[in-house]
Amino acid sequence: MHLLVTGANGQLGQCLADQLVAQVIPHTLLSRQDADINDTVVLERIIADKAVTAIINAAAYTAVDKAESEPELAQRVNVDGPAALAKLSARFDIPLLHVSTDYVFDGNQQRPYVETDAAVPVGVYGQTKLDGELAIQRHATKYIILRTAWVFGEYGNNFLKTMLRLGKERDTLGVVADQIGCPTYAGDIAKALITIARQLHDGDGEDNAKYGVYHYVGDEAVSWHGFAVAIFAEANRMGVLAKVPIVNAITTEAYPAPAKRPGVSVLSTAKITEDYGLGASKWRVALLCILVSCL
Ligand SMILES: NC(=O)C1=CN([C@@H]2O[C@H](COP(=O)(O)OP(=O)(O)OC[C@H]3O[C@@H](n4cnc5c(N)ncnc54)[C@H](OP(=O)(O)O)[C@@H]3O)[C@@H](O)[C@H]2O)C=CC1
Ligand SMILES: Cc1cn([C@H]2C[C@H](O)[C@@H](COP(=O)(O)OP(=O)(O)O[C@H]3O[C@@H](C)C(=O)[C@@H](O)[C@H]3O)O2)c(=O)[nH]c1=O
Repeated sequence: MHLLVTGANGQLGQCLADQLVAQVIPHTLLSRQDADINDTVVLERIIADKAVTAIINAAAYTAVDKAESEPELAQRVNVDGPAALAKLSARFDIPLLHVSTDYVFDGNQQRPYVETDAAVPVGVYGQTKLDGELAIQRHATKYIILRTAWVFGEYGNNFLKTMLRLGKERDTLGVVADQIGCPTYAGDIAKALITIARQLHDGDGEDNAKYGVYHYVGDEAVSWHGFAVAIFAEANRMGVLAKVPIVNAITTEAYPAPAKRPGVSVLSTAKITEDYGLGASKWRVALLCILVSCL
């Protein structure tokens, strides 16, 4: 087995790197500086030279608000790039494991979304991620599209780090309480992707029933306000923050932003548990571990 990871310098990419080293799995890490995911010629050479057995694509355009004013760039990274990787997956007959988002849904459903529910994005980022999924489905057969949500961890930019920064700067914060989702630890996503890659490899990748779209998120739904309250409570308990700010629950209208976001984007993880034996990310446990050891 030899795994090729794109987006290696991102929040998830760095967790993948840690896990691949910890599990002693042969791999090649590619940051954007090493190779753009649209650069088929370079990628083709690497796949052949290293005898790559699966690609994990952690590269993406993830600036949700900025995407509204940069749709072409978001399209290039989130649609054209995955399409190029899917063609390489087909040419070399190796699986492509790709990461997508809860933002492909409109968030108007009152029960957890399953993989077959209609995806109707409400913003440019979500639309490009959905178009990326469709491009992969068009060009590859051996693909895993792992939809996750509200990713946080020790690396990169995320809501946890934003809250800790704002908590130091301000006495009072307003955080939206009418958007509900499932926080997911980036390290757990990395482990899930590697578990899937291993199982596909050990099964020679011929078990077609195991390819397709999967949801993988945290085990408890909360609002962004609820997530912020949990972050500050734990940070204070762990001594990371000497004082906690007052966190007011506000509506989406009271926090104007360029991009519209889904209301309730809770995803069901039943399918990934059934097919791959993976339990949902225990986000409160992960939050505690990160605060204790990593920040
Ligand atoms: N963050 C979140 O809350 C969520 C993320 N996801 C999905 O998870 C995946 C990983 O996200 P996350 O790690 O948070 O994202 P990051 O933004 O932290 O990382 C993305 C990485 O992709 C790289 N990249 C951008 N464009 C290109 C390109 N053209 N070629 C090669 N590399 C490129 C970036 O490089 P550079 O560092 O140079 O900019 C960056 O290192 C994405 O598919 C995202 O859509 C899904 C749900 C929630
Ligand atoms: C900083 C801040 C944000 N908010 C709101 C804005 C927004 O509705 C919500 C989350 O803010 P963020 O901009 O950090 O999160 P956002 O970039 O929307 O997060 C999304 O990223 C992409 C990549 C995904 O795929 C999604 O799953 C999701 O994680 O919290 C407040 O209400 N108060 C605040 O002080």
